[in-house]
Amino acid sequence: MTTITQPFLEIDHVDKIFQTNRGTYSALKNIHIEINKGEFIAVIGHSGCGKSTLLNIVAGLDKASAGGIILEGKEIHQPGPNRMVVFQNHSLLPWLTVRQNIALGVNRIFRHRSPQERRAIIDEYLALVHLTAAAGKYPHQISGGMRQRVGIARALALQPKILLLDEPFGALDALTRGRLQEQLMQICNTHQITALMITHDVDEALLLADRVVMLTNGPGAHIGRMMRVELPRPRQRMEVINNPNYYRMRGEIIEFLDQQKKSKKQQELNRISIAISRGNIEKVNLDLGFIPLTDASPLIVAQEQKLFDKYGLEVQLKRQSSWTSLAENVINGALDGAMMVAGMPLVIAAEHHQTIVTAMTLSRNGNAITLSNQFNQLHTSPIDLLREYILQAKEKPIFGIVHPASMQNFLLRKWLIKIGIQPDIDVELVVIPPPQMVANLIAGNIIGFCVGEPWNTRAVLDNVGFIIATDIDLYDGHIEKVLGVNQTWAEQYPYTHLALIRALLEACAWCQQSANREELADILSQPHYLNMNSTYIKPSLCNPLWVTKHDTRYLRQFHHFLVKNEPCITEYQWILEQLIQYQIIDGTCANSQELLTHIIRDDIFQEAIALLDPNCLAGENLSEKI
Ligand SMILES: Nc1ncnc2c1ncn2[C@@H]1O[C@H](COP(=O)(O)OP(=O)(O)OP(=O)(O)O)[C@@H](O)[C@H]1O
Repeated sequence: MTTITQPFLEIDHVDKIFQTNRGTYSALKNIHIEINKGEFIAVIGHSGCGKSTLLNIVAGLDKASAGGIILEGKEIHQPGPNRMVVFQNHSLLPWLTVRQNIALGVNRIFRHRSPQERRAIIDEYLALVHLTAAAGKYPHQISGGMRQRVGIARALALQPKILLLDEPFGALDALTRGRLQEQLMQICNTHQITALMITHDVDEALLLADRVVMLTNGPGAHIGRMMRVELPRPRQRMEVINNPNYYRMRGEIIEFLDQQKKSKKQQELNRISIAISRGNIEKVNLDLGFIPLTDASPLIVAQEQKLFDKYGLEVQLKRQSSWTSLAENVINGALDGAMMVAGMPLVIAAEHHQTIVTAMTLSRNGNAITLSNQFNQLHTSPIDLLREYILQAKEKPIFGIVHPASMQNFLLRKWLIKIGIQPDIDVELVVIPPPQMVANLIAGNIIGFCVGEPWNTRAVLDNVGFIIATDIDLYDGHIEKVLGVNQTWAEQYPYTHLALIRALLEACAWCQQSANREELADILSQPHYLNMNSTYIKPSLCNPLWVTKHDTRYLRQFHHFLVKNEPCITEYQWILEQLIQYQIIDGTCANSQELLTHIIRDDIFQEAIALLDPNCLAGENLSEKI
C-alpha cells in the first residue's frame, strides 16, 4: 500500500488579477509552494511585487483569481484562527491593555474553556514574549518592539496552524529587530510553528527561514528562485554569519534582487518609450520661454540637437524681453515652462500666490560684476576709484541687476558690502533686462551691473566696461537657472514634464562637455537665440581669459550645466533667507518652509532619472555629476 503524503500547506498555482480603473492588473502568476509542517518560509522581493497580496490570499483576506490555498488537504476560502497574521504595524487596540489585547482573541476562540484556563493561556504567551511585567500597560506606554511582541503573542495565543508575518520587524530599529528575530526563531523552533514571512531583509530571511522564495517583479510576479537555507538548527546569529554557506546564499539572493532591479528599470524605460510611441505624453506641443543668455544653453541645445523630439515633444522656444514678462507668461499659461532665476518661484508664490514647481536645476555660475571703464585706470585701484566716485556723487549712482530674486542681486549686494559700499543707501540697484545692460552702461545710466553671460564679455570686448569679479570668486557652484512650470501644469501633464526633464538633462550633458563648447557658442549666436557674434559668447564657455588693466585671470568652467541638477532644499533655504533679508518677500507672513516643499520637486527629478538611460549622458559620470 502506498501512502500519499500531502504538504501541510499548499499554495496551489495561485494567480491574482486586480481590477483597476485602467483595466486589470496581473499581480501574481502561477505561484506554487508546498510547505511542510513546522517549516519557516521567507518570501523576498522588491516593493510592489506582490508579497502582501500572496500573504493576504493565504490568510483568506483576499481571494485568488485562479488556483487556491489548501491547508491539511482542505481548500480555504476565508480568514480563520488557524492562520494568524502579524502585521508591520502591530494594530493593537489602543484603549486595551497588553493583556486585554491578547485576551480579546483568546476569549473568543477558547470560549468553551474556563476563565482560569484562558487566563493561563494569556499568561503563557505573555511570558513567551517576555511581557509579563507589562501586562497592565496600554500600547502607548510601551516601546515599538514591545508592541510588536504583543502582536506576536496575540497571534500565537490562538495556537494557529500557520503564522503569517508581513514584515513584522520592518519598522523597528536594528537592535530591537535583531532581538525579536532571535525570540521568534526560538518560539518557532520550540513550538514547531509553520510560518510564512514576508521580508525585505536578506539577513533576516537567512537567519529565520528553511527556504527563501524569491519573487520576480510584477506584473505577473512569479517565483524566480527558491532556495533551501543550508544552515543547521538551532541557529545562532554569529554562527550563521560564520557559516561558509552563508555568504554564498546571501550573494545569490542579492544577485537575484539586483537582476530584478535592472529588469524593473528596463521595464520602466520600455514603458516610457511605449508611452511616447503611443502618444501617451499628455501634451506634445510646448512653448518654453528663455532670456538671451548663455545659460539658456540647455533649452537651445535640446532644440537644436533634436532632444525634445527624441522624447516625443514639439517645442517652440520663445525669447522673452525681460524676466518679468517671462514670469507673467508662465503664470498666465502663455508659456508651458521657462528657464528661471532660481529665486523666481519663491517670489511668484509670495506675490502672486501661485505655485511654480521646479524639478530641475539647469545651470550653475555664469555671472560676473562689470564696472564702467571710467574705473579702469592705470595705477589706481578700481575699487578706490569706485568708492570715491560714489561718495562724491550728488545723486545715488545706479547698478543694474536683472531681477530682485536673482543671484546677481544677492552677489552684487554681498560684493558691495565687502568693499564698504551700502546697497540702497550709497547706491541704488535697479532692475534692467540682461540684453539692455550694456546699452545702459554706454548711455551712462548705470555705473556697473551684475549679469549673466555673454553680457559681461560684450561690455569688455566693446570696450565700455571691465569685469571686476566673477561669481567663481564670489560663490563658486551656486545655483543659477532652473526649470519652472506651473504646479497645475505639472499635475496635468506628468509624462510631458518627465520627458521635458530628460531631454534637458541630456542637453545639459552635451553642454557640459568642453569639446562641444565652441559649437555651443555658434549655436547660441544665431539671430533667433542670442543674436550676436560668437566671439562674445566663446570666452566664458571656452577657457575664458579675462583681461583688465589690473590683472589677467584664466578661468575654467565658468558655466556648469551637468552638476547637481537635482533641486536641493538647502540651496533654496539660502535663497529664501536672502529674499527675506533684503525684504523682497515678507518672511513673517509667508509660510515659507512649507512653500519650499511645494516648489522643490526633487521627487519628480528622481522619477525622471530613474527612467533615464545613463548612456544618454555620454562621457559623464551620472552619479558623480548629478
Ligand atoms: N486592491 C488592489 N487593486 C489594484 N492593484 C493592487 C491592489 N492591491 C495591490 N495591488 C497592486 O499589486 C501589486 C502588488 O502589491 P503588494 O502590496 O502585494 O506588493 P508588496 O510586494 O507587498 O509591496 P511592498 O513590499 O511595498 O509592501 C502592486 O503593483 C499593487 O499596486
